Amino acid sequence: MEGSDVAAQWDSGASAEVPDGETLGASDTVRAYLGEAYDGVAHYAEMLRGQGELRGLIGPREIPRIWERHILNSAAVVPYLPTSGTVADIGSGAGLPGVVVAAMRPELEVILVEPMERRTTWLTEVVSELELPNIQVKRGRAEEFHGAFEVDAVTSRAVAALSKLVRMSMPLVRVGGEMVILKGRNVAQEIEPARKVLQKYGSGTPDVLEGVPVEGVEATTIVRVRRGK
Ligand SMILES: C[S@@+](CC[C@H](N)C(=O)[O-])C[C@H]1O[C@@H](n2cnc3c(N)ncnc32)[C@H](O)[C@@H]1O
Repeated sequence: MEGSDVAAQWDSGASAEVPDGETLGASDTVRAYLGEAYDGVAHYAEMLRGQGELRGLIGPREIPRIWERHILNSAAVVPYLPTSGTVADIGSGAGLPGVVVAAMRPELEVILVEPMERRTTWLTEVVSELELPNIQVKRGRAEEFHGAFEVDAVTSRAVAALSKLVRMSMPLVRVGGEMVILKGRNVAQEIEPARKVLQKYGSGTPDVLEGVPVEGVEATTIVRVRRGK
C-alpha cells in the first residue's frame, strides 16, 4: 500500500470526532468491536507502525491514522463476507484487508494474492508473527491464478478501477460467489464502464453499501457483486 495510492481513493483528513490512531486503537469501543481478534489485530497495527514505512508498505502520513484509515476501514468489509469457505484478497499489499479479515474470521480460509516479493515476504512474516493458520500467501498477479483456484469471495482495496478489478478477480470467484471490494466514494463513476465485463460473468449492477465499523469512524464504501455464470 503506497500512501499516495490509498489516499487517492479516500478523501483526505480524519473526521473531527475521531481520536488519534493510538487512542482509537486502544479504546474500549474498538476492543469490544474486535473481541477475540483484538490482540492479533493490535499486534498487526504495531508491526505496521514500526516497519510499514521503512519497508515501503505505507506512507509516512499514514502512521498516525493506521487504525482509522487502514485497520478499521478494512474491518468494515467483514460483515459482508461469507461466514465459511475461502476468500482471496487481491493485491493485498501490506495485508489490507486480508490480514484483518483472517484475524476477525478464523473460520474462513484467506488467500493473500500479491505480486511484489518484498510484500509477500512481509505478509509471510505477519502470518507467522500473528500465528494465523487460516492464511495462505500466494505471490503473483491475480491473472496468473485464473484456472488455478476458485474461492467463495474476493476482496480488494485500492488496487484498480472496477472494470479492471472484475477482469482480474471474477475468474477467481466460483459461480454464485461474490466480489466484495472496498472503494472510494466516487465508485458510482466506475460502474458504467464495468457493465460489459460484468455481463460476461452474468453479474448485474453492483450494490454500493456503506460500512461503518465503529461509531464515529468515517464510513467506508463497499461494492458487492455476485458472479452469475
Ligand atoms: C495500492 S496497493 C494496495 C494494497 C492494499 N490492498 C491496501 O489497501 O493497502 C495495490 C497492490 O495491488 C498489487 N497489484 C497490482 N496489480 C495486481 C494484480 N494484477 N494482481 C494482484 N495484485 C496486484 C500491488 O502490488 C500492490 O501491492
